[in-house]
Amino acid sequence: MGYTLCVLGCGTMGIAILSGVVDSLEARNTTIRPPHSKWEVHTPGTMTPAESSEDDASLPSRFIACVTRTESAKKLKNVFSALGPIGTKVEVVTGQNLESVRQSDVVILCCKPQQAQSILSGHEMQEALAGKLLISILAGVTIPQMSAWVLPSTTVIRAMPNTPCKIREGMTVVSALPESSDVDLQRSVILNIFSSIGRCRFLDEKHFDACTALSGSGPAFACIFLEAMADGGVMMGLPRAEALELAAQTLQGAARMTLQAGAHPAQIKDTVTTPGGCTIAGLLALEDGRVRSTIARAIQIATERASELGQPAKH
Ligand SMILES: NC(=O)C1=CN([C@@H]2O[C@H](COP(=O)(O)OP(=O)(O)OC[C@H]3O[C@@H](n4cnc5c(N)ncnc54)[C@H](OP(=O)(O)O)[C@@H]3O)[C@@H](O)[C@H]2O)C=CC1
Ligand SMILES: O=C(O)[C@@H]1CCC=N1
Repeated sequence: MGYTLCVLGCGTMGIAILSGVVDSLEARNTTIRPPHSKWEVHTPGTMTPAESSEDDASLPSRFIACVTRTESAKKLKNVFSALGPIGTKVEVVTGQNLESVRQSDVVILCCKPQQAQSILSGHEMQEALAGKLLISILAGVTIPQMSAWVLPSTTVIRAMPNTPCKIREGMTVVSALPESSDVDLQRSVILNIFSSIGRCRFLDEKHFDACTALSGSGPAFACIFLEAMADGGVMMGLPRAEALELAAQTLQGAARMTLQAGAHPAQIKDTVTTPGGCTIAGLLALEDGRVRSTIARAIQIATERASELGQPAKH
């Protein structure tokens, strides 16, 4: 029998994660996957999925999404219902955090960083979370902070996913699991959630601010580049839709050459760059604009900002 998964604060990221998980379970129920399917290749060395979501204790079989506003709840019901039969069963609730956590085995905390303490630290909520797995995706809020707000029997870990989880192309970094008798099941639960919606890897919590900037914020940075490439095409007369398609597929192709074929970015660049040709002309224009240091500094500054989120304001 599967477990009950609660998304506490189901906004942009809660929807992305839950949509991806529900979508993967819908696909699992309707597809007989061949050996070495895309799903397994996608997350090398992580796990082998079980055959049925109903009889695997590491797979969710009931879903609760918590929000505060009725407009949000209405929107969520439409979003999840559109995913199929499993999506229609997602229970969307407003103002029922405590009851929802009581009924759940695993809780993914997806509220704003500054809301975490008030949501977690009430006495009844502490009791409701006792003995459960709490996965926080909050930027900047540390495990020691959250551990102080819950009882010692609650296992607190951090995950840093990104919005492409919604289409199961996410990148999620998960902090190390503390040793316990439940560690194997907890590891399976975590991998089942996050490797079903993209890539997933474990990294020490000390790297989380950098991961927040690089892969958490990364889709926004990548889309600036994507939009700018398309704009260049439009400037040179391409229709907008085709310019965007060319730019997006080109970025995806280059990224997949690195992820799937193991090509180094410099090698890909050199292969494209015909001596005396147009690519080197464009590359020099980029270098004149200090594009590399600008992008790298954006990650540095976003990392520094991530470290401030969820922390008491400095005066
Ligand atoms: N956006 C991103 O790309 C990423 C965000 N993150 C992290 O994810 C977290 C959420 O970000 P994001 O999804 O963008 O934020 P959103 O504002 O979209 O979502 C926050 C959600 O929390 C709900 N909420 C607010 N107060 C409560 C409460 N007291 N009890 C229960 N639910 C509540 C809101 O409900 P309602 O709509 O009803 O107000 C809303 O659904 C942040 O901590 C962020 O650092 C991490 C990785 C990527
Ligand atoms: O901008 C933010 O603070 C969040 C964290 C990573 C992506 N969005």
